[in-house]
Amino acid sequence: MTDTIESAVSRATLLLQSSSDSAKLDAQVLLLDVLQKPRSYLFSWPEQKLTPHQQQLFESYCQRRLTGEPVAHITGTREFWSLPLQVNPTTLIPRPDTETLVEYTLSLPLPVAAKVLDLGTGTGAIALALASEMPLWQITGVDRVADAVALANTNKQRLGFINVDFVQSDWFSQVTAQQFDLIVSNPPYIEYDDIHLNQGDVRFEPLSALVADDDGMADIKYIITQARNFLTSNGYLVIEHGYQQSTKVHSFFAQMAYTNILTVKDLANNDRVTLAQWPG
Ligand SMILES: C[S@@+](CC[C@H](N)C(=O)[O-])C[C@H]1O[C@@H](n2cnc3c(N)ncnc32)[C@H](O)[C@@H]1O
Repeated sequence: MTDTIESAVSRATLLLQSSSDSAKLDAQVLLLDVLQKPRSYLFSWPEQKLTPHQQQLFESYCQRRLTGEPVAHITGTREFWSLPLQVNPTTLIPRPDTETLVEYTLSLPLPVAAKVLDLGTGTGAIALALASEMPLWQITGVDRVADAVALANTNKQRLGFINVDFVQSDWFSQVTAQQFDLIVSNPPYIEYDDIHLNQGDVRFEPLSALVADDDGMADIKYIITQARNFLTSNGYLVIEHGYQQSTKVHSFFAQMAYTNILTVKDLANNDRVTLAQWPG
């Protein structure tokens, strides 16, 4: 006997409640991945029976979720800026918070054919979101992790964007162009001893994507310092950071002689992104 769609979701929700605070949503997303159907299918066909194969696959997905494995790692996908991105354990699962950076960046007065650099591109989330909105921008995304660069390239190819390139690079080390109108980054910014590293999805993400020395500020400071050599006159540097880091990021931008420094809040009203212009 196999479950119906409705009973499968109900049973899995009960099972996952002990390990997830989004048990019902997790169950629905996992089942949709098994069924390979859009979300509306769950509500249109609640009485449809799972095949034995679907039942077995769904149960194995739920067991993995019970151990805390992120839903995005189980399904291998996560939506960002309405783009379906492939994800894997080599880099960060794109977060909704990062859409704040994308949204604000798109409101900046930049050239029609702006040259753009995304530092620490991971899945390519930011670079690909910008590419989807600005087909004339020339975007380069870099990451130190070769597997992340391969993943970003896979996402680029699946989405069919031609105005983005991905390069393996330790921050600026392999960046050949000198002049960017815009540099964006969501770098690692968590402190090594942050208790949140032992909770939720981050337990399954690589430390190389998450943590930085100097109370989480080391990479941010390096990028702010070096970006001065790569920005056009009045070019923008836009950085995502922790909600308690805006004062430190703001004062480091000022120390490095940037102008028009501004912090932007995310949807939860937390300081999330700070940007500034390099006067050149
Ligand atoms: C917080 S994740 C952000 C990923 C993606 N941009 C996003 O917003 O979802 C940080 C990324 O920076 C990369 N990274 C860490 N150190 C780096 C370095 N020295 N040079 C280049 N990339 C680096 C990590 O591999 C990781 O993919």
